[in-house]
Amino acid sequence: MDKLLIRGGRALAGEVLVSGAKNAALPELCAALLTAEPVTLHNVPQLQDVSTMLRLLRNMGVQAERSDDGTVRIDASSLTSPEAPYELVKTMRASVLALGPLLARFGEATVSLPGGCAIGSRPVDQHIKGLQAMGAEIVVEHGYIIAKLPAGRTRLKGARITTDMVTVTGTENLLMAATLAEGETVLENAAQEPEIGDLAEMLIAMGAQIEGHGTSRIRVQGVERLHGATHRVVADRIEAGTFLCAVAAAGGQALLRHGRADHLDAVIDKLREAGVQVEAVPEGIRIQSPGAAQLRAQGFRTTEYPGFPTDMQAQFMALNVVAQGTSTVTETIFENRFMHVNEMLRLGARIQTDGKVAVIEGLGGSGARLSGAAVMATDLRASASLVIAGLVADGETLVDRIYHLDRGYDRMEAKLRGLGADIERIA
Ligand SMILES: CC(=O)N[C@H]1[C@@H](OP(=O)(O)OP(=O)(O)OC[C@H]2O[C@@H](n3ccc(=O)[nH]c3=O)[C@H](O)[C@@H]2O)O[C@H](CO)[C@@H](O)[C@@H]1O
Ligand SMILES: C=C(OP(=O)(O)O)C(=O)O
Repeated sequence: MDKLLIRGGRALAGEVLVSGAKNAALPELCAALLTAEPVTLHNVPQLQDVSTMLRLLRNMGVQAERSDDGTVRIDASSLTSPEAPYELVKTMRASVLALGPLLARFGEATVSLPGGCAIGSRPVDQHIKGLQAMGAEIVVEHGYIIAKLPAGRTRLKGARITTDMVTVTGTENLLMAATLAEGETVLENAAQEPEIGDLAEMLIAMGAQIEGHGTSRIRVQGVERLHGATHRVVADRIEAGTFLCAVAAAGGQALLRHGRADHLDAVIDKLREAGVQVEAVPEGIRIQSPGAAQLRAQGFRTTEYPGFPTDMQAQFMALNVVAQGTSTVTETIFENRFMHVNEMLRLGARIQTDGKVAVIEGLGGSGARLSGAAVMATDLRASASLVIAGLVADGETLVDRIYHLDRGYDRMEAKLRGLGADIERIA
């Protein structure tokens, strides 16, 4: 069942439950490696990436149980091998998040290099550089990062680390490693994404001493050991943002229950400028839209948080394609994140790209419409953008290779059907 069939043209209405964040759950599952005591995570989303991460942990000898209500219990009291093999890492780059915790608690780790992926080359040199500054001896051989503590040392040592660029998983790996290091670690140029704040809160609940998370300087006083804890994964701002763009484009109104508007300022500002009503309410986020043809397309540049997220670029572009006016979208984080463009062209979009810049001539008000066609998903957010385009296209759109979508969206088609979309999963 790896295709989605969408019959476009319906407005959306109703409620959606926003799931826990993929990009918080993945590092938090790895954080459970930092303690010998059991860790319980609630609100873990049902995603392929979460299944892969659980396989990775079990492969190391960790006990991990998942129940249908989104609870995961992890017991990493003993480990058979501190290793993340290529077979698992190649399907999910976030496996590299095992590196810092394994090294910090067990003094050794062998983690496959993630390699490039569809959206860009995505090296992990900053993770390695930071761990080396904390005293780790690291070689890269046969496609593996092989890290260990020098002879005679049992802990990493605190260090002041300034990464060359802002890196999300790099900050997370170094933050987790620093919690068990000897002395103080200062992470300069740290990423400020809400998922880092959520991870830091979980680590603090485990006994870590961390200050400054949510800013670009994080200070960690290392402790000898961490204990078990229970933590609830923060709501997925990218899933919420995707549904905001879907409702904005298709028209209608919805409540995104548990959605965190305060984590989506840059996206919500653009939606409001486009002419969509978006409101933070105690239950989540409310949206009302007259439909894309009545909206004004908005230009943006992707940047680190709190700027416009690269993980929302494709979905907002789908909206710009059907809104009124010409917009310019600049992707500054990943060098190859416009793969949805060629597929959108197959649906009748008017887009020109030049390097990291895309210029979109919106169809709104021109009398032209997207027309449904078979398209191919190429990566996670590209897939979501094609689903949004399909919701507003005339006729049937068939989105193939939706295993990309399943990596990071918790039952997306069921949630869209709950809003009245005509969408089904077919073989
Ligand atoms: C699991 C997870 O949380 N994934 C998110 C994380 O990915 P990820 O953590 O992989 O992305 P980074 O923040 O590390 O990447 C930012 C930029 O830095 C570069 N870089 C990064 C590390 C490094 O050692 N060397 C280097 O050159 C990358 O190639 C990229 O150009 O943040 C991205 C940027 O918000 C999001 O798109 C991903 O959804
Ligand atoms: C790029 C993404 O994820 P990952 O880092 O897991 O590839 C994403 O969530 O859009």
